[in-house]
Amino acid sequence: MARNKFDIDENLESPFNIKHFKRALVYIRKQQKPMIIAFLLSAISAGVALSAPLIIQHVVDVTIPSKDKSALLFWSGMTLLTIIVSVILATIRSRIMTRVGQDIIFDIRTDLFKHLQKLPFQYYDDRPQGKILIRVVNYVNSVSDVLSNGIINFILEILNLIFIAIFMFAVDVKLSFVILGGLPIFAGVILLIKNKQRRAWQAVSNKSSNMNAYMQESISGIRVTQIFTREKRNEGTFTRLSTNYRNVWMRAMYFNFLIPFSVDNLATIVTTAIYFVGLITLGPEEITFGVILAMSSYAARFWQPILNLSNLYNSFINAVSYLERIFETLDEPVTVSDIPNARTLPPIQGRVTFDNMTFAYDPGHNILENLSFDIKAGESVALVGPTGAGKTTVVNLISRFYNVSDGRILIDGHDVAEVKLESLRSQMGIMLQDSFIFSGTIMDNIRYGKLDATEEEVIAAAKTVCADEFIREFENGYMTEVNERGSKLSQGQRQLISFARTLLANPRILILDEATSSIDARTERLLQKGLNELLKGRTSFIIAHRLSTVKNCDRIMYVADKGIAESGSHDELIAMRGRYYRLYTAQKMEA
Ligand SMILES: Nc1ncnc2c1ncn2[C@@H]1O[C@H](COP(=O)(O)OP(=O)(O)OP(=O)(O)O)[C@@H](O)[C@H]1O
Repeated sequence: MARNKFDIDENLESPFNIKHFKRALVYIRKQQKPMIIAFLLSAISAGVALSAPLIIQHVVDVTIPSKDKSALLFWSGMTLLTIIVSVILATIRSRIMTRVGQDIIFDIRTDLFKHLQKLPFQYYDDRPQGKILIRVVNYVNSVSDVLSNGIINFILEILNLIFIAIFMFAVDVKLSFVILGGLPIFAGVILLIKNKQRRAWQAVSNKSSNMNAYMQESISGIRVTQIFTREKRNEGTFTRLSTNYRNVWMRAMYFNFLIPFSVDNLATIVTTAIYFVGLITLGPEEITFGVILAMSSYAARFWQPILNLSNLYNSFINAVSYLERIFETLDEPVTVSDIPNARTLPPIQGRVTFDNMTFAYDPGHNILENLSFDIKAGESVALVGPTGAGKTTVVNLISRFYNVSDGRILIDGHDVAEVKLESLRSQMGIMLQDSFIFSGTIMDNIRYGKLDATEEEVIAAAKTVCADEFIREFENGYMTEVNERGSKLSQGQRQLISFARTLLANPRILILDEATSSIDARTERLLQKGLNELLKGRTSFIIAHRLSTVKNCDRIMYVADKGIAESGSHDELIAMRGRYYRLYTAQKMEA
């Protein structure tokens, strides 16, 4: 699929519309109280600050001509007081808003994380991890300021504008219209660049996402890179992605600069126009020098909020391109979820039935077709066959990691599509090919699926899979810290730890996908003994390429040609002299 690549831009599946912003309001609404307080503080602070030009006008026109020193001192003190009050209020407001901003992104990030936890395997199959990560981390951070301070500032600036307009019209109507004259030109500039600017910011989010995806992929694959000495070539790829990002960023910033640049110039033109109009009409009755001074101060003050609004507009356009991605992720359908009124799967015996089941990862390309088999509770089944035949797919479907395209999969007669996922998966012990190790202690890792397991239970599980011995050899034994992916451990050690983790849950159905492929022959033999004991009474599906490890299974199914090509016990399949026989004898000769 196209998006499953670092250098392919993600198309937006749902283009931005105002509904997205309304959804953002859901998060903002939760912060209503502190936001209203912050808003009131700002309004008072702005109102106080606005009285300064009036004081100036009074001082120039009345106090200075009357040479009243004590009045002059009083008004100077008042001006200082307005500054102090504004600063105090602004400081309290900024503290409140920092908190609000963080609370908003906390909520969005939590929702994203919760949703990502529920998204099915298919979602992760289809896109690079870097593109997912950047949404949760960078994009969410980028929208925090707009959704908190941005909203308040927007309202405040509008109010500020109204206040200034009222003050300004109270002082002089004619000059006020001169100040307002620049507005239509400004609106024209915005209209002209609006769409281009939005597209430019979408390109920025795309290119940063691509760069992030490649960075993530490169870090994960660093060992292979160094083995194949691909460093130079990878640098080239990264430089290309980084250059693309820089270029689109420059273009987006060009539009961003354009707006404040227009505002700045318009403000200068308007101020000059005030002097010009004032000069023509200046007269003792018409306009006093104090009025001109106050009006030019208002002109600067009037255009300042417009400049601020234009900066807010820039941030808004920028944030919209991130919000689109965030909500797109939140809207990603959880295609594998409980159906309405799903039943809880009762404690199972372990019978597994595939009833004419067909499955495709991508519609139209069936991996398995009309598959039917019935496994009795307690039976051990081996799935063998060529690479890519569909063995892992079969076991992934039992736990409903994907939805079947047609037919049914039943456990003890219950359709897996109709029972609660948690009740289904919690009764399975699944060990995937990727023995993922989480950061934490070995004890934490074994206990991962059963948090209430006692230390004794953890140790017993480790003993069963012959992991106890090597774990105790570490200085801190079970409390040894391992890092993410378990890079301090050997591949075989990782497998044994994840094996113990699977067993700890004491599942009725056990699925082992290449569980012992990296374990040495001696440990495997020991493990096999423990395992045979453990498998008794449980249904188990074991995928293995080394046939010697599965020949004792009750049933061996040879997966090929979109189905089960051969099925029977080892002896039966050998007697058939078919594909299993050929594979087995070939492996025996190699050994
Ligand atoms: N997430 C996926 N999206 C699309 N196709 C997939 C996906 N996973 C597997 N396939 C395809 O489905 C087929 C069966 O894959 P599967 O992993 O089940 O094979 P397997 O028999 O377990 O192989 P192996 O022995 O190599 O583990 C393969 O052709 C593979 O390319």
